[in-house]
Amino acid sequence: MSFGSRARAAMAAYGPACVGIDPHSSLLAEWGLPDDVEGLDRFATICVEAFAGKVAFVKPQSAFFERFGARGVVVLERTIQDLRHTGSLVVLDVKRGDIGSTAAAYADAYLDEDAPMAADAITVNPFLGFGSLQPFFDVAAKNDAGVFVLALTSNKEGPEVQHAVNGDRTVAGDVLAQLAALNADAFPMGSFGAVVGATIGDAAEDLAINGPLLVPGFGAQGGTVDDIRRLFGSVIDNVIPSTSRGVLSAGPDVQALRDSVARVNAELVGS
Ligand SMILES: O=c1ccn([C@@H]2O[C@H](COP(=O)(O)O)[C@@H](O)[C@H]2O)c(=O)[nH]1
Repeated sequence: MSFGSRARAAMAAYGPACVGIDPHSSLLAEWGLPDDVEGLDRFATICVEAFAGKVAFVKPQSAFFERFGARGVVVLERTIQDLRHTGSLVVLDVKRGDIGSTAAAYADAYLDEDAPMAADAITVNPFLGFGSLQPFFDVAAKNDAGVFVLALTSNKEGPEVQHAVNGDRTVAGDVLAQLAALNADAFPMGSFGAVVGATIGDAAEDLAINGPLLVPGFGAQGGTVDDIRRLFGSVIDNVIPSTSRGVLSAGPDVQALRDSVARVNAELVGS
């Protein structure tokens, strides 16, 4: 089944929320864990216990594992494997992008089902040109995986690039239009999504890409349910609000983490 179909089913089963696994050093300290690879390993194990098969999407942030070097990447690989095929879909936040031939290698690393670090979907960066992402779309399509392309990011610096005008569209508008074209005939929705922050103020872009919209910036960065309702209007059914610190600060108790996600989903569905 395509990633778009699996995402739609997971959202119906668990609610739309995505929980990020971001083992910040400050969170390791709050959880009473050392800021080393053993602490990372324990943090990730608790997250798997709390979220696997309980939420629609789990989004490990690769950077927080990479900072511990090869041993951190081993923990990331195991975390992905432990989360896969539990009902929760794994969105690996790695924001990759490169010239086509190298992009193909990244795509094989993260989207080929037989690769050790295969995820259900990854985030990618279109800064080398949307066409350079084609290997990600090809490998994803072959493996029923998904790709989320940065379009309107949640950080305050994003607009200097994303709002720049290129021909008759902004850079972000062009990314969104190209995603809409890729997803044109898909049902119930396509597998190629956009990252659109909950903190962007006004979208002023057509977000109807017939694909999933991954929405970080919700929670710790200040984005609210009201922001999501205002920004996404008629495409709200495709929105996957993503929060990391907003939920993780409830840890390390497994039930408290689950209760925290349940509150997020209840708030979102109530909207
Ligand atoms: O535009 C973007 C794209 C990705 N992110 C990532 O999401 C989480 C946000 O964590 P919070 O603790 O909920 O703030 C983090 O991994 C970012 O790298 C984003 O924030 N904005």
